Amino acid sequence: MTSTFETRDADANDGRGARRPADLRAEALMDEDLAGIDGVPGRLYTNDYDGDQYDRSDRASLRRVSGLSTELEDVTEVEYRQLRLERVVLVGVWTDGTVEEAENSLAELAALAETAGSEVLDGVIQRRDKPDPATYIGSGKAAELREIVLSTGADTVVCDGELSPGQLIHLEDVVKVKVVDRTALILDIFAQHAKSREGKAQVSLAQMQYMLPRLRGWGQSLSRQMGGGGSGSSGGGMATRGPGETKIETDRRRIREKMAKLRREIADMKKGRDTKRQERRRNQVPSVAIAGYTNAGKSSILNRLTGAGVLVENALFATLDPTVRRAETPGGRVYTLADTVGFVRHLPHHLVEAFRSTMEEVADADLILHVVDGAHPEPEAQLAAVREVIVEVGAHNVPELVVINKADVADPLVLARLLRREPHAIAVSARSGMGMEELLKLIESELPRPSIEVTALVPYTRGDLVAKVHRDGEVLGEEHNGEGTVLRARVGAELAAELEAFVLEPLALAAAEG
Ligand SMILES: Nc1nc2c(ncn2[C@@H]2O[C@H](COP(=O)(O)OP(=O)(O)OP(=O)(O)O)[C@@H](O)[C@H]2O)c(=O)[nH]1
Ligand SMILES: [Mg+2]
Repeated sequence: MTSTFETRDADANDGRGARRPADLRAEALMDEDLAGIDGVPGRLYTNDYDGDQYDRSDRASLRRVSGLSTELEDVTEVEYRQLRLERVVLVGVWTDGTVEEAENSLAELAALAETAGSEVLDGVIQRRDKPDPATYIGSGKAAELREIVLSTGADTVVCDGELSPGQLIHLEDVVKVKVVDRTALILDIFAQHAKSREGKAQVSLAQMQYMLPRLRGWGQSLSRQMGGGGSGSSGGGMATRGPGETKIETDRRRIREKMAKLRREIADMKKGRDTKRQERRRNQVPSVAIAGYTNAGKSSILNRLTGAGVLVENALFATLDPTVRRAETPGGRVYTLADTVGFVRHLPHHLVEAFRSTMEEVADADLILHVVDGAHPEPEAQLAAVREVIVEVGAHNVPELVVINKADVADPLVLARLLRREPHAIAVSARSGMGMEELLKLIESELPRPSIEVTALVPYTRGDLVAKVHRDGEVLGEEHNGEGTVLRARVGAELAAELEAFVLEPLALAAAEG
């Protein structure tokens, strides 16, 4: 019946055709080979692989085991562990913008579904002014969707948006397989990938928040097919009374309790991280945060710059936990480099909330490296989507350096266009190493300079202090005389205090230099 769907534009009953996006498999996201990185001189690190391979296979082999989590053990009705996305059909409502934009959005949904471990069988979009309040797509289209589900043998329909609980139920009633939305899909991926205690807690909290109003819906709609119907007057009238009621109330209460507990735990973990960050601040170590759309190559760039074994995967949201690494400028200044969660359009609001703490690394940074995939069909849209989140987490005052990645495979015309539009940008390739040295230099020039300029004669017995000035400050001049090392440097307040005893007065300075 799929063919009916493809050729329906002209005779569609409501005059709005549905189209099948050309490339659902998001080929651009699919190239499997990991980088064979060329040698790059200087302070760049050159490993043969650009991520933690063991970690990667480990994770891949674990991801399909569901239903074993102890996180949610008292809310067994909860859908997340049953969200077995296997063979899916995608459906999107195209309300504004060009057809290419609508198709890209569905291609991204396909990439998300595949990242979650599903096989994408088919995908359709419908042109509408706005989603149907009852069934998301129009009811006629929903019936056609049922045909596609039957002919492809799909077991799940994924909608490209966030649906109301009522829409999910009504659409399920028509297509007779499980219906999930983009938000649930992203939450599912986050749940599969979160690794640290904090990351897991944040994802659980976001899932519960999403689930709470939908408890009644999903759990029941598939099993109530014979009984249902009668009470569903319209517009969210899901008054299914009966023996289930108490169970749902109990579940709701348990979920609320669990959420309160998670919030407390997250707050505690955040305290620990805040302390660490304050320590770095106190030591005046400048911080750089890498932000950007998911799959842009943030972790690859972090690995290039620091040699850190951070998971790089050709999947969306490979990185969920903040990773902070130590890095060094060509001139020897030390700074921290933080990897962050990838952004995506329509990032579920619960998740922005949940990952606010990760984003604090961004808001607190001295510099944001905003990585964008130069080979993506819509890099400008990605830049805009990420900037929206940057503003939302209060990081709009942090200087931003746009790093256009994947220059090895990007269209040179697109690169030129981006470089023209973004005055503060550089094109690089984490894979080939191209532009990396220039990037290091740019980072160095962007780092805040320590504020106090001192000249000190440090005795040879205090080599540790000289090393510290090299590491944490900015050395402007260095000479050795009979008594020790004469250092001219810019340093932070703390280091200035340590150097106090050795600071040369102007007169002594003239003598030492003369
Ligand atoms: N051709 C090419 N591929 C790259 C380059 N940089 C990264 N990639 C690939 O792009 C994919 C994503 O890279 P990651 O570094 O995991 O991207 P990320 O931004 O950290 O992604 P998330 O953590 O999932 O948000 C991987 O398959 C990389 O091998 C590059 O410069 N050129
Ligand atoms: Mg990453």
